[in-house]
Amino acid sequence: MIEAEGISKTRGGTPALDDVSLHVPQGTIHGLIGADGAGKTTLFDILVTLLRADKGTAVVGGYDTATRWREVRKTVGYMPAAFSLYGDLSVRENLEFFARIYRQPVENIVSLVGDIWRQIEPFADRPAAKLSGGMKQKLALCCAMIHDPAVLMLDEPTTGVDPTSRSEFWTALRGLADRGKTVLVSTSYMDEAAKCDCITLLHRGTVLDTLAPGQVAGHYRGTLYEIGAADTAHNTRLLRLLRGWSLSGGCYSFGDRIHLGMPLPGIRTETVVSYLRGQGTDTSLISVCPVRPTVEDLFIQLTSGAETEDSLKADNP
Ligand SMILES: Nc1ncnc2c1ncn2[C@@H]1O[C@H](COP(=O)(O)OP(=O)(O)OP(=O)(O)O)[C@@H](O)[C@H]1O
Repeated sequence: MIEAEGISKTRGGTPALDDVSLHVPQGTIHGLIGADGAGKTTLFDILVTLLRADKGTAVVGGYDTATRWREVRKTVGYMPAAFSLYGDLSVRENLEFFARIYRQPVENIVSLVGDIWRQIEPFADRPAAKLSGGMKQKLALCCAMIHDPAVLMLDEPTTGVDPTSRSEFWTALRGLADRGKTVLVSTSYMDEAAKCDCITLLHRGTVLDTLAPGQVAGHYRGTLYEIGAADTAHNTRLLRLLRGWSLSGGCYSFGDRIHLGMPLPGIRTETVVSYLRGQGTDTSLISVCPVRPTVEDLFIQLTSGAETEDSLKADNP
């Protein structure tokens, strides 16, 4: 349903996208995962025909974005990252406005996204600007769906939205995909990556990896260890010691724990414990165990280091 092949785009003199390819089958949710500036918005803008790629081709809903942009625009519902509704119009007036633009009956919304609409209906007469963040995004989703598009593109739709509303929003997306809609959604929340059928990890305009969330462990190089200290005040010292270890493939805070990547094969828990003991750590006060890597761990490994960890909005345990 979405086929992008070798897309490159330079913006402001720097490559915003470099040879990006993407294949999203109908009825699936595909996540674009990346920190700020990764190129997510640029890719959306190309796929919805707001921007032209310098190189590469993109076909959305069977239409080439370069030559069949009118058809692409009818096929796609786009929810941009910036709030795109009219703040001084009420919820109902916003919906009526978008329905008129697309020459659709506003009642469409009940059959298309009835679950979401029922959540915002009690606020139908409230100006959109006075809605909570979550409600604004639900209204934006309704407006993007009013013309019953086959493809839905959502640029960071849940940024700044509370966890309950985020979860409701994702339930609605899954419902749409189950009814055959194709969803491309960007997020920098690592926990949301797990809700996608497939994810593309994007970093500084290049694709690091494309995989199903269940394949993360298989794509992770080596073993990931989680280290917990009885007193988390020791974490800073542990991080310093582990960062200075030549065998370490990178370590970083993960909630109140430390994650340590060991890319070499054959490293055992005892090797890590012995190293820390040799550095003067009372190892009876810490726990070390291998754990399953998350999308965030894979992302950090692929970008090799801690440079991205601050900018990713992880929902750490
Ligand atoms: N209008 C523009 N003019 C010049 N450079 C731009 C413009 N828009 C984006 N860029 C640059 O293109 C690169 C990709 O930006 P883009 O907005 O696509 O990333 P993003 O992943 O969506 O990040 P964010 O969530 O911060 O918008 C960045 O280096 C950004 O500075």
